[in-house]
Amino acid sequence: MTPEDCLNLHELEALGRAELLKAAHPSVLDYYLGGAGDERTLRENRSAWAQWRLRPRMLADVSSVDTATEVLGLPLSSPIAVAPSAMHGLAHPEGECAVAAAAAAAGSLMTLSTLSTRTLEEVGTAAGGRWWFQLYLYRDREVSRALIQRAQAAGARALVLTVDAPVVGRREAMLRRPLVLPAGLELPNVGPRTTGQESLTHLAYFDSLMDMTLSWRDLEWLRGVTDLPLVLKGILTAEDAALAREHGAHIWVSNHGGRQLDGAVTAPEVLGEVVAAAGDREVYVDGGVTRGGDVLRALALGARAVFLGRAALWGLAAGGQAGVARTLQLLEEELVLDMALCGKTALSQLGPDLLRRAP
Ligand SMILES: Cc1cc2nc3c(=O)[nH]c(=O)nc-3n(C[C@H](O)[C@H](O)[C@H](O)COP(=O)(O)O)c2cc1C
Ligand SMILES: CCCCC(=O)C(=O)O
Repeated sequence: MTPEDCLNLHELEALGRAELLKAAHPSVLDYYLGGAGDERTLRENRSAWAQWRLRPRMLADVSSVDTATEVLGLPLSSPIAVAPSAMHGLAHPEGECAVAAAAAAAGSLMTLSTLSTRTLEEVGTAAGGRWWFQLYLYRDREVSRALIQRAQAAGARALVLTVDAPVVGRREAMLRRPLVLPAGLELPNVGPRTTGQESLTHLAYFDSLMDMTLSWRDLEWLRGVTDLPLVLKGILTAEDAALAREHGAHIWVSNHGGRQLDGAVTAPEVLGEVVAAAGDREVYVDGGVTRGGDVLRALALGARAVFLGRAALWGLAAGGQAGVARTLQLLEEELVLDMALCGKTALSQLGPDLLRRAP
C-alpha cells in the first residue's frame, strides 16, 4: 500500500499509523494521536463540522470550478494549508523539509513549528517562500528575537503566535508513556538543557522555557522585533477576536486539536462569531478537517483557509513528501467535487446561505 492507493484521508491515516508503528517508538503514536483530559474536545472536533448541513443550489453550470485564493497576499491553489506540529523527524527522516516541499509543490503553505527537527534555513529553502513561522514565546526574549529574525531572513511570510498554550495540556497517554526521541534527532530551536533540568522529558523541558506571563502587552514587543504580519493561533471567542483586531493581528481559530483545554468549544461552533468580530482581519481555522466538505463549511462560515494538523502528519508518516502531497491532493479534489455539487464555482460564492444547522 502506498499513499497513491489511498482514496481518502482516513485511509492515509491508517497507512501513516501502520508505518509509524513499524518505524517509531510507540510513544510517538501516543504523542501524535493524543488529546487532553478525557479527550472530549479531540472527539468533538471530528464530528463538529457535521452540525452544518449543506444547502446545494442546482442548474449553476459547474463545468469549471476554481479553488484559488490568497492568504496575506500569497496566492494559494486552494484554501488548504498545513498547521504547525512539533517534531516531524519522528514521522519521517526528511521531517519538516518533506512537508515544506509538498506544500510548495502544491501551491499551498506550511506553518513551521518552533519545535522543529530541521533548521529554519533548511525549511526556508524547501518551502520556496510558502511558509509561516509558528512561535512559542520563550521567557528569554533574546532567544525568541533571534528565531524570529532568522525566520524572516529565511523567507517566512508571517509570524504565528500560539496563544492557547501558556501551559501544556494534560495529555494522559503521554504521562503514561513519555515521548522517546530517537538518538540523533535534534531540536535546533531549543537550546541545551540547563543544570538541574536534565531529568525532565523533552516537552516538560520545553514547557519550562515558555513564558506563562504572555499577555496582550507582549504583542507590542513582537511588533518591535519584526514587521511580518502577525497571526494569533488559538482564538476561540468573539471577545478575543475583537482584541486581536485592535492589536492589528490576524486570527487563527483553533482548540489545538483537543490537546490543550478539554471541553473547549469547537471551531465550527464559534467561527461565525469570530468572523463577525474580526472586521478586516483574515480568519483561519483548524481542527478535525478530514474531508473537502469540512473545508467547504469552514469557508462558508467565513474562514479564508483551513489548516491540517494530524492529517499532514499521517501523510508524512505514510510516505514523506509524496504522502503529504497526496493528502493535499485528495482534499482539494473533494473540495472541487463538493463545490460542484453545491452549484459553486469560486470560493467567493461560499457564504452562510450554503449552511443549515442539523436538527
Ligand atoms: C503532534 C502534534 C503536535 C503539535 N504541535 C504544535 C506546535 O508545535 N505548535 C502549535 O501551535 N500547534 C501544534 N499542534 C496543534 C496543530 O497546529 C493544530 O492546531 C491541530 O493539530 C489541529 O487539529 P487536527 O490535528 O485535528 O487537524 C500540534 C498538533 C499535533 C497533533
Ligand atoms: C509545548 C507544546 C508542544 C508542542 C505542541 O504544541 C503540541 O504537542 O501540541
